[in-house]
Amino acid sequence: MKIAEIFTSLQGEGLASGYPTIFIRLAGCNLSCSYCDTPASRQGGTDMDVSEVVARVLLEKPHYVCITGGEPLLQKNEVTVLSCQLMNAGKKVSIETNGTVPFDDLPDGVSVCMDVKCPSSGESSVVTLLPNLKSTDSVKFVVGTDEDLKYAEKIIHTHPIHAEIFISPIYGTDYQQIATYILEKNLPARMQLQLHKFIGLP
Ligand SMILES: C[S@@+](CC[C@H](N)C(=O)[O-])C[C@H]1O[C@@H](n2cnc3c(N)ncnc32)[C@H](O)[C@@H]1O
Ligand SMILES: Nc1nc2[nH]cc(C(=O)O)c2c(=O)[nH]1
Ligand code: SF4
Ligand SMILES: [Mg+2]
Repeated sequence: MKIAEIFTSLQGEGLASGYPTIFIRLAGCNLSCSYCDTPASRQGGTDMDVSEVVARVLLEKPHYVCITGGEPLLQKNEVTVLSCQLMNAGKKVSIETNGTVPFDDLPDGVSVCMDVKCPSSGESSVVTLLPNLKSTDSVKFVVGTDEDLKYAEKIIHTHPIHAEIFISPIYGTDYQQIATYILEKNLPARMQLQLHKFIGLP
């Protein structure tokens, strides 16, 4: 596996936000989002066997593990084996993915958080993957402009989504304006902020 970093922090996003979590950040990405806060992980990385990653993770205490990147599903075969071994060891595994790689063949116990890339990212996700999300999964719209909000609203209202919906401001954008939009439109979505960035955690 190409690994960018393995670290422990509080989960800053999504369904397990606030919980101590072990992060496995895989290296390599197929997109180049305008706002990406981890551009260094889009290439390079250190070669590690799955068994080495498991051994490293099991040195840490948290129950939650978040496999992220870069785009982790570019290494889907290894991620599948890794997830199974971590779940067998009693860990709760989630995956952050950019919505360009099918995830319906991942092990059942894994909680998928699928990004839907909005216009200001300069990228796009495969929105036809949305119906494959389960109730234990989540979808995240990272927004920074009115166009992004309008896009998120359109996708939410035109695609069957069985998962929790998060609207996440690009860090440093106008949180009040985004909150006002969600309220005015009464979107069936939870606004989140990247908790770790406000605390100063990785
Ligand atoms: C770094 S990405 C890695 C996983 C996957 N490549 C993806 O984009 O979903 C993890 C999450 O951070 C979000 N993110 C990246 N840069 C951000 C920023 N500047 N502000 C808010 N969220 C950001 C992404 O949209 C994604 O939800
Ligand atoms: N604390 C913390 N929580 C996170 N949740 C998702 C992250 C990511 O980069 O995928 C992330 C991250 O980078 N740090
Ligand atoms: S898909 Fe994720 S890792 Fe890749 S550029 Fe976009 S935010 Fe960054
Ligand atoms: Mg991050």
